Amino acid sequence: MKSFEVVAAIIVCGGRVLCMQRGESKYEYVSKKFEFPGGKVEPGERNSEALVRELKEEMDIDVQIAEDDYFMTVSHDYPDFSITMHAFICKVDDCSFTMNEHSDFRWLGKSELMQLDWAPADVPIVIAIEDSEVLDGKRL
Ligand SMILES: Nc1nc2c([nH]c(=O)n2[C@H]2C[C@H](O)[C@@H](COP(=O)(O)OP(=O)(O)OP(=O)(O)O)O2)c(=O)[nH]1
Repeated sequence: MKSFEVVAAIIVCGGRVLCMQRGESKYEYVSKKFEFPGGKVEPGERNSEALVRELKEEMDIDVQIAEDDYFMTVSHDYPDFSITMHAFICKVDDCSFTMNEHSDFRWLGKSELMQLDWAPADVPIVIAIEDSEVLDGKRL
């Protein structure tokens, strides 16, 4: 089975998290599901570099991601492929972006995240965000 390394950003702005909705996909288990923006790591890229590239491509934002912003890794087997997904926290002051590749988005507080229909691989990340203090703090 094919296996991909994927990076994803938990973008936090004003104490809320950016949840992006995928468009239709040939795989029904990820089609129209909510996810964190990001994508596949290309050969030779560091995870943080891949995420900076993906956020520029998908959302037209320039962010700084350090290996220190690492949050957690989830491995998930889908019926046709498997992914190992590394999630990073990305706190931004400017909440604006362009939606280049997704079909919709939501900014949600941590207690609201589970209301969405997430890609199955993301559920452990959403649970960890709910339990973490990453959204707390007075500035962001
Ligand atoms: N980006 C992202 N992908 C996720 C998440 N959860 C999840 O299961 N996935 C899956 C969906 C995709 O099959 C895979 C990532 O591929 P992608 O389609 O976003 O990556 P990419 O932009 O590099 O895609 P491509 O060039 O191959 O089309 O991981 C998530 O939170 N973010």
